[in-house]
Amino acid sequence: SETVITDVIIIGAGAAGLSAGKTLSERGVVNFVILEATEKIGGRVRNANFGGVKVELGANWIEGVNGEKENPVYTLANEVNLKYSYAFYDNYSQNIYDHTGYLAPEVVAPAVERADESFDYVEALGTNFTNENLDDISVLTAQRFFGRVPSSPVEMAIDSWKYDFSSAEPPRVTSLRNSEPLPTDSILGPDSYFVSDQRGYATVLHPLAYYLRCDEGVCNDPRLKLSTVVTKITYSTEGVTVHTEDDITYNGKAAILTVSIGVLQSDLINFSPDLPFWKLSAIYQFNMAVYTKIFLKFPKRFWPIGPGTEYILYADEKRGYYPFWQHLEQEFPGENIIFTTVTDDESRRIEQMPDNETLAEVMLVLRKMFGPDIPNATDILYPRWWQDKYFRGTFSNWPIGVSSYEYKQLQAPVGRLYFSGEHCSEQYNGYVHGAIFAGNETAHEVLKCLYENDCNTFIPSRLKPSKEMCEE
Ligand SMILES: Cc1cc2nc3c(=O)[nH]c(=O)nc-3n(C[C@H](O)[C@H](O)[C@H](O)COP(=O)(O)OP(=O)(O)OC[C@H]3O[C@@H](n4cnc5c(N)ncnc54)[C@H](O)[C@@H]3O)c2cc1C
Repeated sequence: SETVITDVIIIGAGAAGLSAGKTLSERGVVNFVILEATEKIGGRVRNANFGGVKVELGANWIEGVNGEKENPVYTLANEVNLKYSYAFYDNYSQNIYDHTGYLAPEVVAPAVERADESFDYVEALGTNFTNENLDDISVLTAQRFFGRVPSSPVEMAIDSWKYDFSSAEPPRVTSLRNSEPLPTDSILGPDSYFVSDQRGYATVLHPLAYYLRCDEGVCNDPRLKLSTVVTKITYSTEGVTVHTEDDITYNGKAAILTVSIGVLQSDLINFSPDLPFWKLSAIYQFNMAVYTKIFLKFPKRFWPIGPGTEYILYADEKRGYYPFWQHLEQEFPGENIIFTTVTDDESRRIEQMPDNETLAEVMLVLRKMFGPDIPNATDILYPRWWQDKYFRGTFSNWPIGVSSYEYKQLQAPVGRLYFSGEHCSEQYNGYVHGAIFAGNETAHEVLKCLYENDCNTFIPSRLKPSKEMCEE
């Protein structure tokens, strides 16, 4: 078996790994490799052909725009002239359906009004909890403080639109302190753009990966090793040895591991020595959520079009049953493509079903919404991120119970093995921009360690933070 000697081994060519490589390159470190399990760069930013166009199976929105700090994804998007459109989320109350069909705005108005009050209250309470440094509670607990927990189908649909549609987990699970307000909205900005560029959302990552000399996503730099699966990582304070499925050994002074938290929770990679208990505990406590877009193509359109009609809610007795719908008439006129999004346990259930069974369920829902006479879909496509051993879900969600101290444990290196990826961005976990920020920050830490002898040696003396630590 072959052995390769290098300075830094980056594992994963998603947004975080590519961003880490950029920072190293800018600092003059050129002796590194990027090991990527799949056959292309981009990771969870990936598109596919569907019904005559290309649709995004992973990240789709540039979230957090027009705020006090610029979102790097937005900057990159404009650099490559990415095609995107404003996401008009606020008009949802005009587009709510249930099993009887369309619900007039005046019918849903009381539920919408009450929900808006609740959202404001929950966000204000979250701000208070942070300011007063109170023990974390879930978003659901905050709703109980407000005095009303959504219970009717319409209330539940609005509730899941507000929470599950972005975090992919219900309010019962999600940390109040770390999600209300969400730094992506409060710092980067309240606006979002929906990407429909036919070159793919991943085009934003190309300027990040300039050092790999890519052309339309095909990279010619020998430091990038595609279809290379890391199976074993041996680490110490001296360096890191990485072993791959094709039996090549990479010896580095340091490594940056950017695989998803879902992969870290699985047994895909074997660590030697075993990761310490505090590290495993932090990894196991954080959540990998699942979010599934199901694309459908029809012989003709039967949904309303025009400004403000894009985002549609379906209110079912079962919370989370095909609740979100979005038509793509503006992006792909005349293509008759619509998609529905499910999350969490519904995603896990549907991932295990064959396409035709899912399609049958979806058609029943659509016939309740739009009437029995609509045509059958001619095509269906959805990714199975949770079953994919290189991802094990779609993005991290901050669960109640993980404090800032535990988060530091999640980010902390063990020996010269550094951890990065979207789940390591304390403010922006779960997003493409979070991955970009995290990759950059981790690369800076590695540089400090290798070239300034200033290594982060995180040695927790206990599993619970001390009083001093909390104050700090
Ligand atoms: C369905 C979906 C919708 C999303 N929507 C949005 C959105 O609208 N807006 C937004 O900002 N974000 C969104 N996200 C989140 C965003 O895509 C991610 O946060 C971000 O792309 C993660 O980048 P990363 O580099 O941290 O991880 P990844 O992209 O997962 O990169 C890690 C890489 O490691 C590789 N890998 C795994 N195991 C191994 C191994 N053993 N050996 C070698 N390589 C390995 C993987 O193949 C992968 O390429 C979405 C994600 C999904 C899946």
